[in-house]
Amino acid sequence: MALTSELGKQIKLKEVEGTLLQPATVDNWSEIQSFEAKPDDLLICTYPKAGTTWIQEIVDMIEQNGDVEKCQRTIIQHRHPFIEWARPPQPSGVEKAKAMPSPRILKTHLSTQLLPPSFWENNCKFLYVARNAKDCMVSYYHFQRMNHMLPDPGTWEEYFETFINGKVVWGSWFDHVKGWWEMKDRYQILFLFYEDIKRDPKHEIRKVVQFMGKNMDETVIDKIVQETSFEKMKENPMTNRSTVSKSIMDQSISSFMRKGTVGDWKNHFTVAQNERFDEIYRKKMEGTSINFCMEL
Ligand SMILES: Nc1ncnc2c1ncn2[C@@H]1O[C@H](COP(=O)(O)OS(=O)(=O)O)[C@@H](OP(=O)(O)O)[C@H]1O
Repeated sequence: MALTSELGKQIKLKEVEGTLLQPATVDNWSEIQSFEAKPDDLLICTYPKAGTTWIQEIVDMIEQNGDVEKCQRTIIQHRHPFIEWARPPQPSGVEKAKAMPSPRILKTHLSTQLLPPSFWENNCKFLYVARNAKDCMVSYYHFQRMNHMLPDPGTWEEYFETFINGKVVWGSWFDHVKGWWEMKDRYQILFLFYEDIKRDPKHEIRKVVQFMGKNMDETVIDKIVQETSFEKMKENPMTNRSTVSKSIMDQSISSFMRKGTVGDWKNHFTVAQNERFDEIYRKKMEGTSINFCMEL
């Protein structure tokens, strides 16, 4: 599938089992699939734009016992190896993970079907964050506008179709969320919602602390709540992607830390799109018990 980016560059996505992925990821697929997970790995799993960077910063703050300076050691993209990431000649996500001492904290956007099997075989811990589909769509649309490594999203109307048909990198939101939701009682999965973290960060951060097997003073948890707020992370060069070259992410088009709210979809969806989306959602999510909060 070839699409043209805003720079006029051809972005040729490739597919694995019907899921669109970045070409370098697909070219590296056998290395990714044979990745050897270890029983003490913690894998952060998300659909793109669901709050990956946010949960990464929360997890790192917990791991560093609330020490802000330690969390400033490097940009967030370098702290947790991104399993399926590849951009030769730079070391791949798999290579970075292999070089990391245990216990490792890793990251993926892969669906349950595409995850390297050794994660299941080793009964690793998974931390999944889900965000409601409408806000994910809006966030992904603006991200594709500014990210020159991804196809140009076209108009909002065009992107609406692309997204509901799952023709975006990492595939269908519906399949991703359903897949991980169905796995949650069979494996060690802490399943969190972006909207819950937004509403009551302290409550959700406590769950993560417990899941990671840590003990933490209330004052440290309070500090983590403050340091991982949208406002702080938007100003933090270690989390806001300001170090990424403009030729890759042009933040004059749209910020990486864009709005960080629940319900921005209302500023984008027309009444007709909303009705159509709700109908599609009902069909695609039929039989699942998952429930999303759409506004706070
Ligand atoms: N601290 C905090 N609080 C609330 N919201 C936050 C926070 N950090 C990141 N964000 C918002 O998350 C969106 C980016 O998602 P991801 O980090 O998953 O993006 S990526 O897939 O890794 O590219 C993107 O959402 P939108 O603002 O709706 O576009 C970010 O603004």
